[in-house]
Amino acid sequence: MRIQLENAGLSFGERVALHPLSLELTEHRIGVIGLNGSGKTSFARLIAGLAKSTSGKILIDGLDWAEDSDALRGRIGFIFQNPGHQIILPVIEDDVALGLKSRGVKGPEVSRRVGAVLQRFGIEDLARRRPHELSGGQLQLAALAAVTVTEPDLLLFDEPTNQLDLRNRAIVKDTIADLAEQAIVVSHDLDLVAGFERVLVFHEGRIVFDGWGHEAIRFYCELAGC
Ligand SMILES: Nc1ncnc2c1ncn2[C@@H]1O[C@H](COP(=O)(O)OP(=O)(O)OP(=O)(O)O)[C@@H](O)[C@H]1O
Repeated sequence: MRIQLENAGLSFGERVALHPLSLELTEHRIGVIGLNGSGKTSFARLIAGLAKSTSGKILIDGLDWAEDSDALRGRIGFIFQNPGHQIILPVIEDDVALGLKSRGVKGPEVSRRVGAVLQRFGIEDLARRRPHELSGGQLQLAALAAVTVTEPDLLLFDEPTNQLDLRNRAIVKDTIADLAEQAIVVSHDLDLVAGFERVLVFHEGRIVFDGWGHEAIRFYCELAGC
């Protein structure tokens, strides 16, 4: 998808979360890094239509979030920082089915697509489990299944490896690397975005570097002292 920000910014009263910025994103893997409070989540939420820009506009494939939200909503999926909060039904496969049912998909087609997406992420054995019985990594994959089952074109991840151990981090990292969908990944886990085609470094509500993953990390490390 072609994501265009035209002077788009986000403020909460006097507090500026994101200074107005203009840029175009078309890459398959886009990373977003920066210190706490630098505006990363605000940026991701604007693109996903979860927050309304307080200046300028945001166009996705030429459609303006302010005017064409109905057409855009189903095309973009957001995987939240705490996936446990995203899974609302008590059984995983029911939760994954929810998005399909709300779009009018019925009966055997729901079961087929739920089965396929659980298999896609290697969690078919978790179908009847409850969210509180899953590890952080399994929860992340279940949330990803629930979001991708409706086949969005763009996925936004907000700190997908936060609080995961090394093994689960590797699983989530490999899963994101293999996704056919375009993805924007907000992360403090620099290793996760190191190989990305494009990484944006945020600082105090502005993009201060925009380039290849490794270059962006080098820049960020000088800025943040890692
Ligand atoms: N709902 C809100 N009301 C007021 N201020 C907000 C709100 N959401 C975010 N902010 C402020 O906007 C700024 C950017 O926040 P944002 O969550 O985008 O940063 P971030 O880079 O994602 O941070 P973190 O790495 O800690 O998640 C911060 O100063 C934050 O306090």
